[in-house]
Amino acid sequence: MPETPPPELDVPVLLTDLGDGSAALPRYALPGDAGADLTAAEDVELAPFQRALVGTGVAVAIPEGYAGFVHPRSGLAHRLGLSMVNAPGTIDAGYRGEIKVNLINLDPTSSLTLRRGDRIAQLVVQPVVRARFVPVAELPGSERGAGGHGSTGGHGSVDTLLEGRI
Ligand SMILES: O=c1ccn([C@H]2C[C@H](O)[C@@H](COP(=O)(O)OP(=O)(O)OP(=O)(O)O)O2)c(=O)[nH]1
Ligand SMILES: [Mg+2]
Repeated sequence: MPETPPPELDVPVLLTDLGDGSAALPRYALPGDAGADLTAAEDVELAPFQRALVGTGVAVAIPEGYAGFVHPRSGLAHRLGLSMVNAPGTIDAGYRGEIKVNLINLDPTSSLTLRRGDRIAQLVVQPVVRARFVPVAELPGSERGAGGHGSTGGHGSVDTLLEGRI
């Protein structure tokens, strides 16, 4: 099969934090990665369950028809319990401010320290459609209907756990 090159999109980036040169362009660590890593523009120490809004030193102009989504990094989540309060964070096409990451230390006992320049989150750029929300008297039917919140059943051991409780 002929190889089709993956689609690419130019996204203008302004480095807002030029303090000691540690602000970095968002960077894909490997070919095929969906998320481009964002770095911390400042040192931050987080006690257990503490959160902080951390600058990345970058501002972007995402083209109309796309949006950026800031996701946590799984390695830091696994090793330190680091996550984001509002994962994924939405970066609107019109936003020109610095991308900030609302980090939280979910480890119940250990504090963690992040240094300026550490890769703290990743930015996924995706196409988005802008919906026209059209009021109607009745919605078109579907196989799922109004069923949700476990309506398809089969939660394995959780079902056993819940037996007799509800
Ligand atoms: O993790 C995030 C999430 C958002 N933003 C910036 C970009 C985004 O375009 C703007 C607004 O985000 P959002 O719409 O999620 O927040 P809001 O609480 O609805 O604020 P607003 O009233 O400004 O829309 O804040 C970040 O820098 N980091
Ligand atoms: Mg908003």
